[in-house]
Amino acid sequence: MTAKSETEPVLAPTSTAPAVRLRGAELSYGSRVLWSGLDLDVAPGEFLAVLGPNGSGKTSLLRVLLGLQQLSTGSVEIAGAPARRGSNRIGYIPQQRALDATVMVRGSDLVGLGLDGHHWGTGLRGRRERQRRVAAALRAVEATEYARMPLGLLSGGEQQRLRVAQALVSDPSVLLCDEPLLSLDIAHQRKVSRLIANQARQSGAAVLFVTHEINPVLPLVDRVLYLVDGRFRIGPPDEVMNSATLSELYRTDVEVARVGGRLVVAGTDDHDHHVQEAEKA
Ligand SMILES: Nc1ncnc2c1ncn2[C@@H]1O[C@H](COP(=O)(O)OP(=O)(O)OP(=O)(O)O)[C@@H](O)[C@H]1O
Repeated sequence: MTAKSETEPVLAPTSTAPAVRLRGAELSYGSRVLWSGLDLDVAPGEFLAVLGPNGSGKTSLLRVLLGLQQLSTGSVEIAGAPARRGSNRIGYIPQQRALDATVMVRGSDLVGLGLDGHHWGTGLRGRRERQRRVAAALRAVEATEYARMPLGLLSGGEQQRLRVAQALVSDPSVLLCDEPLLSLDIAHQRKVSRLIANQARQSGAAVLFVTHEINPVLPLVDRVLYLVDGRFRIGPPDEVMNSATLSELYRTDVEVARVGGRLVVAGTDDHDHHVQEAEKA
């Protein structure tokens, strides 16, 4: 052993690592390439919006980070270690699927599942800590009132708030959100957006936020990853969400305008509804 190595501090492998790192990443299903050559670092505290039309591979990207889907080529790391299933550093709000009315699991039990893999010791102390965290997460999404009811009897928006609580309960360092605002009313969209932003700004989580509608989170977004047909762009919203860049990505004329602080995108099937919304306003 050299004198240098004896005096150097031993750094944890995660201390300088980005929260998420992809290098030369490609994902293909058979001959279909969803994306390739993807190099991406997401820093702790960063809020990355992931956009693109249906089928462009947004959910598949989250599945890669969750260790549920293998890359075809390249590497993926979470806080300096290879992505793996069941990592308790990751909170995940999955794309919403309506639950059958026969699902009898209670909301509070669903939220508690977000703590699986976390150990605060066995016995009373560990159980109390678990209960305290679940109760705080339920309060944060205003779900305490119905947390003891079977999930199948709750409305879509109520179920969604419980999924958000489940993702946040473990204070994750990476938060993966797949269209988390769907089926929430405007007031709860704002509250949930704020909770997710707090996880980034206050707890230093890296947030990857898949969405078809950037406007509700536009003030929170640091960078955008925009996927179209195997092509992609990464950068601050103004660098990506402009007519030239989106026209190049979609290979057709796309108009992007700022209207009263909102982005209005026209010329893609994916975005034409934004124009209708702006016309209604
Ligand atoms: N295991 C799989 N085997 C083969 N094809 C798959 C598999 N998983 C996903 N796909 C295909 O990959 C494409 C990308 O799917 P993905 O769900 O990632 O898209 P997305 O961008 O999230 O779309 P959306 O906006 O509709 O949610 C889709 O065409 C899908 O059918």
